[in-house]
Amino acid sequence: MTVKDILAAIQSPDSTSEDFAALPLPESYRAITVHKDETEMFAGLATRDKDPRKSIHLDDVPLPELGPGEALVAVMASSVNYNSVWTSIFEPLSTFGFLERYGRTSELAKRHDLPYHIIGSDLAGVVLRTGPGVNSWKPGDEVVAHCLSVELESSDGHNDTMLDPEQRIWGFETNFGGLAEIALVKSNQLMPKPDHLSWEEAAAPGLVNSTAYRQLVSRNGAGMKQGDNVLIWGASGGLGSYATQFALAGGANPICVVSSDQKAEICRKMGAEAIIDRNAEGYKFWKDENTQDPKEWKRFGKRIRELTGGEDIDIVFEHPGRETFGASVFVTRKGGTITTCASTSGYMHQYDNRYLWMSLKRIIGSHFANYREAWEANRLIAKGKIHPTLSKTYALEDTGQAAYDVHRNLHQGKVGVLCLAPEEGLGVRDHEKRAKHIDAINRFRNI
Ligand SMILES: C/C=C/C(=O)SCCNC(=O)CCNC(=O)[C@H](O)C(C)(C)COP(=O)(O)OP(=O)(O)OC[C@H]1O[C@@H](n2cnc3c(N)ncnc32)[C@H](O)[C@@H]1OP(=O)(O)O
Ligand SMILES: NC(=O)C1=CN([C@@H]2O[C@H](COP(=O)(O)OP(=O)(O)OC[C@H]3O[C@@H](n4cnc5c(N)ncnc54)[C@H](OP(=O)(O)O)[C@@H]3O)[C@@H](O)[C@H]2O)C=CC1
Repeated sequence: MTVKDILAAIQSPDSTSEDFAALPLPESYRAITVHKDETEMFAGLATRDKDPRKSIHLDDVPLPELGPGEALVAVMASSVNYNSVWTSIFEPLSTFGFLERYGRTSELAKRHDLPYHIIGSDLAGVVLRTGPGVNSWKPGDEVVAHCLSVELESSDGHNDTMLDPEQRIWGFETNFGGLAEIALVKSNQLMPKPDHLSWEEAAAPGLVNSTAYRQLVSRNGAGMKQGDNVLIWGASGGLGSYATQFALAGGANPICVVSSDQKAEICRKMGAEAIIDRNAEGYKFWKDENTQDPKEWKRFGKRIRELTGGEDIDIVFEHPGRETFGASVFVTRKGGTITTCASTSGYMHQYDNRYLWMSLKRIIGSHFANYREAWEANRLIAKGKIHPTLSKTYALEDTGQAAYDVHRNLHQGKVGVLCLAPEEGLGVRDHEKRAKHIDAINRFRNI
């Protein structure tokens, strides 16, 4: 039995759940990995010069044992997230430390502590097997998976599963991720695949869409409301392309920051009107490595006021981190919110705290999303209210190049990866719904 037989079953319109359940599973499958014995390969290099194409491998790996509450999924397509860039450059830490720590927690978790790490935190595919205790999903179900892995043995996570002490990001802090032909997930990561999308379109939003939903819309994040001025950094990037859509769909007013004409045009096509090209306008928030320039914060704020008719920002959607955080805190209105989920340009932030406390602003830390938030974000995709922002798709063996593009900010929106899917465009079930949204679905394609 090989993965080819699995693909044939997925492509056959006559396959039943029983057929999938009866399919023998292969002993091994192809997966994108990083190797434990290479974690020092970039020592001494600047972050920018660490090249994912050198550390990312395509290996044959053995199929992991299936445990209680888990599912094995045939992955048709996945996507590249920035967390896979971090894994591949071993920053800020090697992810093998996470796998070792997880492996120490239980006999079953030991499976994850291997000399290779199968990465990837998105997938669209078909359930092959479910473990004991799984009743909501069955072989043959077409699914996407969100990337929150929790144990929920402690009381801490029972109001909000992101607060579970054993909360991990699948394919980053756990093994057996989505950039592979088969993935191992907990069954409470599974959600229905939006039926009007192809496999690669369905795999694209997952991680970033859920994160943007919690960070911007959810009461656990900024709780955006109609009319809010929302400053969105990287508005045509992974997170930003969903934050911009949420702002527009929710009646808010996105102020989109991008770094080129091309990206500004994408934001206009999404429906945004207030756009700042940070490159063309040449903001330099730092005079040197240690000193910020408040005059530049002010120039940036003035530009925002020009675009909003004199208003300041209610919510900043932050993720660049060190480079922008001082400016983000400054331009937020009295009582406004800076919500942050990342620090791409550096995690030791510096800002003038007087502007925070004197103007009663709040900084909210946000990380991925709980199952309910991920479900709600996926539901909006399924209803055609929010659309995938897939720009380009790579073959599984070219994942290194795909990660390189994201690391070097050469991409737009999301970059997809075909795993078992032999070509793009497969897996669409509701053609009528798709036809209604086709322009929006293709908005980021081939730019
Ligand atoms: C969905 C996609 C998401 C993304 O893309 S996010 C971007 C990618 N992710 C990242 O860049 C994050 C990577 N992760 C990290 O950098 C690290 O993962 C953290 C900084 C988040 C945590 O670091 P750690 O070393 O794992 O922290 P500790 O083990 O919790 O703490 C170290 C020691 O400090 C002790 N400690 C913790 N809190 C306290 C306290 N409040 N008072 C006293 N001690 C404390 C602990 O117990 C432990 O101690 P002991 O070393 O002895 O085990
Ligand atoms: N905690 C969480 O749950 C999550 C965290 N993340 C993290 O968020 C970050 C962004 O992820 P994602 O959106 O997918 O990545 P992308 O690279 O797809 O998009 C980020 C965009 O941010 C802009 N940007 C990058 N650097 C800077 C800078 N120095 N100053 C201003 N703008 C900048 C760029 O847009 P432009 O050049 O057009 O301005 C870029 O396209 C990553 O660090 C990632 O690890 C992501 C998802 C979930």
